[in-house]
Amino acid sequence: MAGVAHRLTQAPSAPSVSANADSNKPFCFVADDEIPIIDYSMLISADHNERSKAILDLGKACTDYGFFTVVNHGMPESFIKEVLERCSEFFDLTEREKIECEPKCMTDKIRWSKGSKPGDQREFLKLISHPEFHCPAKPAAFSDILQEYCNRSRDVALEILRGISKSLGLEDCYVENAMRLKSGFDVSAVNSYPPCSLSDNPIGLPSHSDPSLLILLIQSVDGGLQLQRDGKWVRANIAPNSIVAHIGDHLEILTNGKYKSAVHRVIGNNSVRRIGLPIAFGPSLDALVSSAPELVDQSHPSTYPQQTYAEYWEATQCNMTEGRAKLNTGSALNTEGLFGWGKARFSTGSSLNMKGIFGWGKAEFNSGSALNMKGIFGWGKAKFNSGSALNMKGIFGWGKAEFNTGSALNMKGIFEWAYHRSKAIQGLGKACGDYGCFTVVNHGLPESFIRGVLEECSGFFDLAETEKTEYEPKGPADKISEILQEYCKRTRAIALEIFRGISKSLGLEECYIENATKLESGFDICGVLTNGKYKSAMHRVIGNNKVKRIGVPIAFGPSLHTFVKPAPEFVDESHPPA
Ligand SMILES: O=C(O)CCC(=O)C(=O)O
Ligand SMILES: [Fe+2]
Repeated sequence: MAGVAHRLTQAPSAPSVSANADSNKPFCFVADDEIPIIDYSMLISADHNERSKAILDLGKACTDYGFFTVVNHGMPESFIKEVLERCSEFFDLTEREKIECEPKCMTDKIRWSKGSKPGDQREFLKLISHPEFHCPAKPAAFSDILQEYCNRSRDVALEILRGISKSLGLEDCYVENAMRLKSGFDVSAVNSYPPCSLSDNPIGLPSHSDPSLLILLIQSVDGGLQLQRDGKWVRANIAPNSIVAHIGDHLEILTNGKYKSAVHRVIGNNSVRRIGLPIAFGPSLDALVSSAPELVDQSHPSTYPQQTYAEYWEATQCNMTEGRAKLNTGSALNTEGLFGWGKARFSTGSSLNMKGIFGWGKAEFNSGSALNMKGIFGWGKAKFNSGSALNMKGIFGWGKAEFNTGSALNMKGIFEWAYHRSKAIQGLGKACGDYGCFTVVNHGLPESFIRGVLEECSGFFDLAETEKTEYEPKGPADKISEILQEYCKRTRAIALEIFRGISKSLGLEECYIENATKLESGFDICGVLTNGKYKSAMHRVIGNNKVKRIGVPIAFGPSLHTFVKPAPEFVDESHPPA
């Protein structure tokens, strides 16, 4: 037994990386990395040395991976197999029988549904399994065995959380007591993935992290589940009779980010139905979740919200709590969706040029020129001097601004508060720090509206030259069409939210940028204001030889009367104002 857990102490070999089916997306690599193994029998061993060793391994798995497999958990293989078979039989019921389990009101504790979001190919049953166990009465043998499994895996989860408490240098029962796990709110999901044609769409469940503290998962066929580590997907190929464990959002909050919530997804398989049975073990609904004071200090301030678990469910509108909102899934709020993989978001390989496009007049762009003010305020044909040497990025080659090269900001996260907001802000800070650009999704502007704006803009260029000259700089602003005005107004609101997020990501007051720059009109604030911490993004546009392309960038700048200088908070001896 000792041998298995011992493997954890050996650094896993460098993952072998291969492009997979969705190699066109960021984080597209799937690594055959080794998943840490925790030997449960050692974790509960009466032998002090064995237990200490297991706790060390557990801490390392949580720090380095956020997930691990659990072996020797005491549940016989035949029992687990039977649980999964009974689960599978539920999906063999007639449609009419299953419809009885469809949620009829907000408070239903049993919810059968089919995935409705893009990429969610599941048919699933969600149950509140603790403090009270809920389950459909059919098929006959289903409820009893599932309850037995929930009880036994709850014992395993509690022991793991005790080990996790110890691994953090806290009392054995720290998590248990702080999160009031006696009345912990557990949600079990019975997921059925149909066989799928991999060439069509291999995603069975898009990437997401789960709420709760800890998730334990068993599955009927190996393969399918992938967990993310260091920007790579790791296939959860696990030995029979082992349980996959991963960290949930609320353990990340409790540990002040020391242990990170695991992002994961499911890839379909093309031969058989796969049953996945994750149980998400959560705090009690009335437990106040915040970072443990023991894990917060000056160099590790907490950036996480403080709220009760019930408030969390309310804020995220995932139901299953008393009388609130709709059940989303016990999971599937795409928080890390902020960072580039996952569904939707990117329009095609377009690129945008903010510096060149603002106005009439001949804006000639010299290579590498910084700000050509004439170009900015005048209209005209922005002549690009040969793709030449704009800046250092040119040296490394331009990354085509297919918007999936950078990262994506999920505005939903920004508009939310608490956990998802703080995650979104962290993501925004990372996007600004690492890329200087990002795409914004879920901004609330309907696609049809944006199309209307672009059509309107496109129509402008079809006007006769004489008509267009009316719009030269002296031209009145009220010539701007209504739809464009509306667009400007609405994107301004989005931009302000983003500035608020950026201020927060820099550890400043939410309204810092807004106040310091009297946000009205102008250009290029971030690069200056943050003293180069966030860099202004160099960009350019490459023509295409088929159709006219309309780009509508809006540059939200400081008031013209503002003196823009690096925020004093970012200036010190080693960072003098640039
Ligand atoms: O079915 C699986 O393997 C995982 C499902 C999952 O991640 C979820 O339901 O949150
Ligand atoms: Fe999940």
